[in-house]
Amino acid sequence: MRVLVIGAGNMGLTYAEGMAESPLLSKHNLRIYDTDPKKIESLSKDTRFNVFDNLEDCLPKADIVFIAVKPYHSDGLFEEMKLMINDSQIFVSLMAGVTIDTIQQKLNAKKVIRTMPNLPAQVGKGVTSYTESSDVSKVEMLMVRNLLDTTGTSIHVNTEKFIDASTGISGSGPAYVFYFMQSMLEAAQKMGFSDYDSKILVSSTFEGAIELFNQNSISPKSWIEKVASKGGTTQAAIDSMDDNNVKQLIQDAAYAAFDRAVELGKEK
Ligand SMILES: NC(=O)C1=CN([C@@H]2O[C@H](COP(=O)(O)OP(=O)(O)OC[C@H]3O[C@@H](n4cnc5c(N)ncnc54)[C@H](OP(=O)(O)O)[C@@H]3O)[C@@H](O)[C@H]2O)C=CC1
Ligand SMILES: O=C(O)[C@@H]1CCC=N1
Repeated sequence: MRVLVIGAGNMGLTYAEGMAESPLLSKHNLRIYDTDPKKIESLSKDTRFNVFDNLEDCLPKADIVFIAVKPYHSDGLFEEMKLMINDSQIFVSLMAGVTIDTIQQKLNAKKVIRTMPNLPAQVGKGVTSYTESSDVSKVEMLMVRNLLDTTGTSIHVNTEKFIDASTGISGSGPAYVFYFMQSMLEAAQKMGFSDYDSKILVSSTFEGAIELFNQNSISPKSWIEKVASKGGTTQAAIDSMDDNNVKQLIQDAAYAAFDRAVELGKEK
């Protein structure tokens, strides 16, 4: 099984690294291609994969091709790829919004798997949702799932609506968490803590809360009740958030990302 990753950026490189560390592929069978000469130069020193700056040398013989360029680069890329591909190749898109139908038409490809990964894949804690075109067999799905799982965990969804929806929850989601973290860091700094202490206070709080959540089957709502004493400090904070409609605003933000994913698909 020969795998090619197109686009050595945040997601493409992360996936290449995840696959390189798994026993599924040898260096010989893992290729990465990018158009940025600086990336090519720095990656060439990496012993984990074969690096290419030319599609002709790596695309025709690949069995599975991960596409990890920005959605607005996909048209140009598909145009270039079109003449070098064949019907047995499987194309795994990591791109937000770009639909299976668009990929099949513009690339003239049959077997397409559309995914939505997320950035914690960089530390083996990613979650990737995926769905496929009817031409992809069960065995092929399993093969690709094993590759996706080298970066964390994956969930299969039956329709592309859920790929767009997971873009709003898990794909963009790490940024919402970082937004919350940044807000708390700034509050700690305003209160007079040093940058170092602010970071420890905030990161330990996030890590501890996630650990509690993961180790127990209690909802976040119930955990809030365990932290908040009647008439106490936490209740003052939660009341302030409720008064400002923060829960609704977060849900609106997730829907904005979901809607934007759908919109990106229509722009193609
Ligand atoms: N970042 C994230 O958290 C997530 C991203 N995604 C999706 O992953 C995809 C990639 O995003 P991300 O990794 O952040 O983007 P990056 O810009 O970090 O990486 C894309 C890479 O592809 C290169 N590139 C551009 N055009 C071509 C081409 N024609 N052939 C080969 N390489 C090319 C870019 O070079 P150059 O810099 O010179 O343009 C860049 O190195 C996007 O479609 C995004 O929707 C999905 C989920 C999460
Ligand atoms: O912001 C984006 O469009 C991509 C998709 C999900 C995360 N990053």
